[in-house]
Amino acid sequence: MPVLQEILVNLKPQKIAGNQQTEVNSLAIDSRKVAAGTAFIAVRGSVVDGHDYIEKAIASGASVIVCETMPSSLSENVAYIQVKDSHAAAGQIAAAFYGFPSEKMKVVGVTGTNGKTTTATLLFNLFKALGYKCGLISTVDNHIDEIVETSTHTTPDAISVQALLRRMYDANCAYVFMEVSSHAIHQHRIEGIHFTGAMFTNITHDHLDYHKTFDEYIRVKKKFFDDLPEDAFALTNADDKRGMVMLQNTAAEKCSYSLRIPATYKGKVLENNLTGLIMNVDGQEAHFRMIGTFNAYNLLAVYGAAIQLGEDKMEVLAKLSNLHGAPGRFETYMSPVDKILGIVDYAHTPDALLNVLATIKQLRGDAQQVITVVGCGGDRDKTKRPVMAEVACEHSDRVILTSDNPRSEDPEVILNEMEAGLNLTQKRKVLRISDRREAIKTAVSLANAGDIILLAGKGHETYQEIKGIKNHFNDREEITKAFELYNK
Ligand SMILES: CC(=O)N[C@H]1[C@@H](OP(=O)(O)OP(=O)(O)OC[C@H]2O[C@@H](n3ccc(=O)[nH]c3=O)[C@H](O)[C@@H]2O)O[C@H](CO)[C@@H](O)[C@@H]1O[C@H](C)C(=O)N[C@@H](C)C(=O)N[C@H](CCC(=O)O)C(=O)O
Ligand SMILES: Nc1ncnc2c1ncn2[C@@H]1O[C@H](COP(=O)(O)OP(=O)(O)OP(=O)(O)O)[C@@H](O)[C@H]1O
Repeated sequence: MPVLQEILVNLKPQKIAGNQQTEVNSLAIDSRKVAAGTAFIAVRGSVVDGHDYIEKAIASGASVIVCETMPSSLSENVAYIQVKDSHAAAGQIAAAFYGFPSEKMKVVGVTGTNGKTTTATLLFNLFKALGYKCGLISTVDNHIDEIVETSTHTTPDAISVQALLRRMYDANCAYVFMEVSSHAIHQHRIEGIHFTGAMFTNITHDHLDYHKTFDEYIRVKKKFFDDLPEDAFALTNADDKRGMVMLQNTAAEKCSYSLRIPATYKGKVLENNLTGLIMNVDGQEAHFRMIGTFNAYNLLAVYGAAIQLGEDKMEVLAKLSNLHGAPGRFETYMSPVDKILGIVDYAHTPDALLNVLATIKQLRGDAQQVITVVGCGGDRDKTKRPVMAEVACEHSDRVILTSDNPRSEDPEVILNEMEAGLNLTQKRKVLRISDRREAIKTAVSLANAGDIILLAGKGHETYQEIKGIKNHFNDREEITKAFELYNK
């Protein structure tokens, strides 16, 4: 176990009190996770102030306290480190405690409002297909080579992320692909990570509940690029209005991708339909299984990053052509007999639902009707309920309103609130079936050959939470079973 002095190497503390040779057994930013020999880092949060839990941490055995304000009385046998910003200190201390794992692998971070999970997952699957051991840190799950663990955050806190990186290094991973959320940049969760590459997908109005203004949201995203080292690459989407802004102050190698204007990595969509994409990538025609213009961007971003990382162009395109996106993101299932296309997508906000339905609209034939099965989560933002129903009705031929995760709420009350957003014409398109399994079966029974069924909201999830109880449920399994049941 390291001693305190060793984990302070990259830190400039304002004050140190106590023995710097104190052994540190573990790190915690949560007093409830403190055990004997833990260094407790007190951070000021959005709800409470970690400084108020210093005494509790000491009572649980903390031997080191890292804080922004020294307590008025200091305990014997405890070392105190005063820092300017304990969020940032957490990253630096954790990096040192875990032996600077990011410096021993190539870590690529992906930020942007949309496409982070898809891009990071595609990179992970591509590099695995190219023969490397890899790690993935994403909203859906974290992969430590072959070990898969469910995620709690898009980007975990500074201590958890360094612990994960260390496990990836111990598992001999050469590459780590990770999502970098704006919350993580703002809260310094990525402090202490040495990035080999940073990617920007796009930015639209989102997360303003947290960042307050769009300008602040942009500023936070840009900080990720501003802080990159010279030996990294910064790859941006040149077609996004803010794409080039991200590169303005970076010391890293600047590169870009575009489907429209000159860029380091240039793509052109030649064909885009419900069976896949054909693109010209850097002068080479390539076929992909993934669907939709947004995936053309994701594929091009991944291609660019792979070339920056020194991979061979033809090999990258060959491997990419066979890959699917991230679990539950525009996942397609074709019925064997009637060729009904089932699409499972995680879209659980009005914006995301609109995105998916707009893509379907762009790619569908005139004769194909679109049936959307959608619900809204309980115990969460109620204002989106009527809007989700309205978006579904405006862009589908039939809509089945059903349950998502009602959690502690009455499913019928949620459906009432969704339906309240609809006018009479829209209501004529709608069926209400709160049992999601029945709703999916009904959608399949109503579909004619060649139609499209969108199952929105749950994506990769494998459970449904009703009245506080989580039962196994998976849209992907349900659509497949329903196709079989009706022999479609
Ligand atoms: C709004 C937000 O981001 N909150 C994050 C923040 O919590 P917080 O500031 O509210 O913490 P707090 O409850 O005030 O507590 C302050 C400190 O006191 C400590 N404490 C608290 C109680 C106690 O008894 N003892 C104790 O030591 C806490 O551990 C914490 O260190 O710091 C926590 C520790 O890192 C995070 O777990 C927590 O994420 C919450 C759960 C969350 O839901 N975050 C979401 C919004 C988020 O981060 N999302 C992004 C993705 C966004 C997207 O793209 O969709 C993500 O990266 O996951
Ligand atoms: N490059 C893109 N541009 C715009 N929309 C996209 C892009 N990639 C994916 N999408 C849409 O956004 C949805 C979410 O994609 P993805 O999960 O990859 O994004 P994300 O940034 O990780 O978001 P989240 O953290 O909410 O999962 C997809 O199902 C798709 O509808």
